[in-house]
Amino acid sequence: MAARTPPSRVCTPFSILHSSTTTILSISVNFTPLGVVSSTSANAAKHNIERTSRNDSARTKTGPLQTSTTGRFNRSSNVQKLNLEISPHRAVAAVRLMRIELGGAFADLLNEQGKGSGDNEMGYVERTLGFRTRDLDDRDLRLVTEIVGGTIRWRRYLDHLILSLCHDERTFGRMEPLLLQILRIGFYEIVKLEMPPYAVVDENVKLAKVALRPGAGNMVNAVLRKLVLLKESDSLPSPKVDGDDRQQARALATIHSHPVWMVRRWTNYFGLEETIKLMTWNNTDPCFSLRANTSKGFSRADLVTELEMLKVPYELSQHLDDFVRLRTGMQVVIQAGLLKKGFCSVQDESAGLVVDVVNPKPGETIIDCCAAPGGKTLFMASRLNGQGSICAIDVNKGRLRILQETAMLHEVNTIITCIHADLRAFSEDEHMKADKVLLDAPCSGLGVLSKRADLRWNKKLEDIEELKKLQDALLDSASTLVKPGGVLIYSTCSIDLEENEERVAAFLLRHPEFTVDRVDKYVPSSFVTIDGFYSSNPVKHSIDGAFAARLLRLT
Ligand SMILES: C[S@@+](CC[C@H](N)C(=O)[O-])C[C@H]1O[C@@H](n2cnc3c(N)ncnc32)[C@H](O)[C@@H]1O
Repeated sequence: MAARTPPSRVCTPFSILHSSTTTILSISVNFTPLGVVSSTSANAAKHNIERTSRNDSARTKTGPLQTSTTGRFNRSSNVQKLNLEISPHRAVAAVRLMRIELGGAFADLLNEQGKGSGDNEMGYVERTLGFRTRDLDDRDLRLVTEIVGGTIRWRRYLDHLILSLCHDERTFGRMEPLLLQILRIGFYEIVKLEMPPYAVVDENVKLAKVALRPGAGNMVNAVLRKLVLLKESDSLPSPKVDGDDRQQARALATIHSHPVWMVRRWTNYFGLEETIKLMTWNNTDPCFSLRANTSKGFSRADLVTELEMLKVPYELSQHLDDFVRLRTGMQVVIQAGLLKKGFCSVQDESAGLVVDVVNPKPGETIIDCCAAPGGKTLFMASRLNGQGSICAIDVNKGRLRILQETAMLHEVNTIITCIHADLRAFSEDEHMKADKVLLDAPCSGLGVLSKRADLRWNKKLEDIEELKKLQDALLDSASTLVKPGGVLIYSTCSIDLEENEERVAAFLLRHPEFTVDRVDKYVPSSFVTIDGFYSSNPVKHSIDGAFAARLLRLT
């Protein structure tokens, strides 16, 4: 590759270690005693705050916690007490749910920061609720992760139940944000976790009384007790799936807790049965896969030895030599420091298979057009075995810094050059040509909803139209960087035909100099579509959904 001076090379160190394409980014929200300021997911936060604020203005403002019309919560005094009666995981979960819904923080299902994050979480509780509880132990941390993930996933269904048990819609609509979160936690614990119901009632009543006021505790008590009676008599309210398509979709969306537009889109594409299976997958606890970092001399056999020492159950990946799959025990792996030491990365097999589609070979030049935070870049680099080069481009400087830090940790930094740029401008200015160009495009993420608990609520149908335009523009730009005889690989972590097959078809119409190179040689046949593309599907393969096409440049 003949490179000119790139727009901006990232070299500042970054403090957070990240090592995965499937990582759910850690929460990075700044809390001050005066409220919540999100530094992530600005649009989602704006959307959530605006939506919430319409209800907030009418909500009661008593007790230690107050919510302003902007959706921020303010402390009226600076009391800092230790309360040993409140269960720590519930207080932390309630505050984290508020931060996710009102502040636009991400749901971190991995809790990659491990043990140390408990102190931060308690700090948030103290600043938000005005008291601390006892410190979180490992079990509490696991419960927080489980309750937060589950409560977010099941939000639509839980709200349906809560609404059914409230006096009327106004009571529900006017509920304070913290009270609503406490109820959702209690409902989730009783209905989905099947925890001992009366203990759940007592604990959540205590939390509501201390964090809000006695009346809030009474309300939680009344509603949760009604729920327990309905559950015990097997008569939880459930919407009927009947009427026209739209009414059926609404009922299914409530029962399986997804947005209505997703249910309608999927039933059109995949049929009813597949859609229900897909929603069921999205609502189950995610499996995580680990990739042994061979570039650091750490093999899968070494990883297996470590897992056995840690007593973490695993399965060897059937598709990828360096991967193992974990159903449980991810927190143990994180706390043992295997990720921080760079021995392995969290990477879903669906993403690993995209790298198989690229098929990087030592000596090749590769441009990774949308590279950050670098899951695929690092795996490709390990395949190059120290020979060849990867130019990693991304428009997001923070994520690119994570890539650069992790590349150093994984000892593949010598063959990776990070370039901070918008691909569209970069391809106009640069005359670089590579053997292989990977465009892992920004997409809806509809294939990874089991791992991204909050994503389903943050995406709108209109987003897909915008994404399609961006994907087309990025494909056009990426295509200019491919040598004649070279390959352009287009990939997404979406299962949406319009983001996948349709984008490729539209590209080929605009670019007759490219043709489809079938992926049969690179991935097992069960992943190859009739058109010769790679497609993983959660229902069929029990891994995340992803897509990739190889496009050969003829001239
Ligand atoms: C799906 S993520 C890439 C994940 C990455 N390939 C990995 O495996 O870790 C898409 C990336 O595209 C980047 N992106 C979005 N628009 C871009 C643009 N116009 N130019 C360059 N990068 C862009 C985003 O910042 C984001 O990091």
